[in-house]
Amino acid sequence: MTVEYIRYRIPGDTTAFEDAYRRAARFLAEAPQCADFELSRCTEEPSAYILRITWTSPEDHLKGFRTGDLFPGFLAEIRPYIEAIEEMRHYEPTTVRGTGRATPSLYEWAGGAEAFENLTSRFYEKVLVDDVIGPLFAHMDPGHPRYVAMWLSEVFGGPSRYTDERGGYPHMLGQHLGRSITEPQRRRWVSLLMDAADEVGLPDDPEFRAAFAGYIEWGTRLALANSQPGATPPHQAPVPHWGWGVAPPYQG
Ligand code: HEM
Repeated sequence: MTVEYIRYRIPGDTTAFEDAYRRAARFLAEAPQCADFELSRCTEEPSAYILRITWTSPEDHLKGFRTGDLFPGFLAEIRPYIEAIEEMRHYEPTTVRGTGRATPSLYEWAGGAEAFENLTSRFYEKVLVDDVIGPLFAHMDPGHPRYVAMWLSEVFGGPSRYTDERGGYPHMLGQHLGRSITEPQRRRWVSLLMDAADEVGLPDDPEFRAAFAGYIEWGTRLALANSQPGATPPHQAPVPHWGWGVAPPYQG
């Protein structure tokens, strides 16, 4: 990925400029070389604008988009503003990136460590007496519910306790390898976890539950795949971090 920044200075009325970019945006939106884009206006100096476009690579931008079918339409819209460009360059993203605390994590929204401990404690009570998956867990480590709570807390944005205290992803993976989990067992695992979530009062708003269920669906499918004979999953990886996805927390 490469990020192109185009800085404009538009003296006087900027309405026509923004309208032109509203029309030009459709050509960017259709470009397979374009990951995303955004036009921002300077708060302190309203004649200054920055257009940010993330391209799949500089070559894809310069050789793909610029020589492709979409470029003439795009250029026709923005041509009157070429003279107003003050900078137009590609930048390589560095590893310095992250998110702030403006949006609560799923971990915070759920109620923190205690909420996940209550969840897994109720879940494994149900698991142990279940006819489909009970036998798989008959000899489980007594700390298992707590360890899975630590894993889930870390995945959903809580402290990295599973990584720091329990061996992280490699340990969790090792616990599933060779277990030959079946689809009916996976389904029952999901179903009992969702029942436990209701019983312990995990937030039931659509946004939280959609994100929660999304991870559980993904995680159980990976656990099943990794548990099959001959599976060769990566042995080293970070604990995944799961966010809100397309539906942010409703705080209205
Ligand atoms: C999102 C899905 C899943 C998560 C997050 C998860 C999490 C974990 C974790 C963290 C451990 C290791 C605990 C430790 O540190 O000792 C573990 C072990 C285990 N998991 Fe999973 N798991 C998932 C899905 C499944 C499924 C679908 C099954 C089977 C139906 C399963 C069966 C087991 C078993 C049998 C163990 C070993 C328990 C023991 O004997 O101590 N897991 N799981």
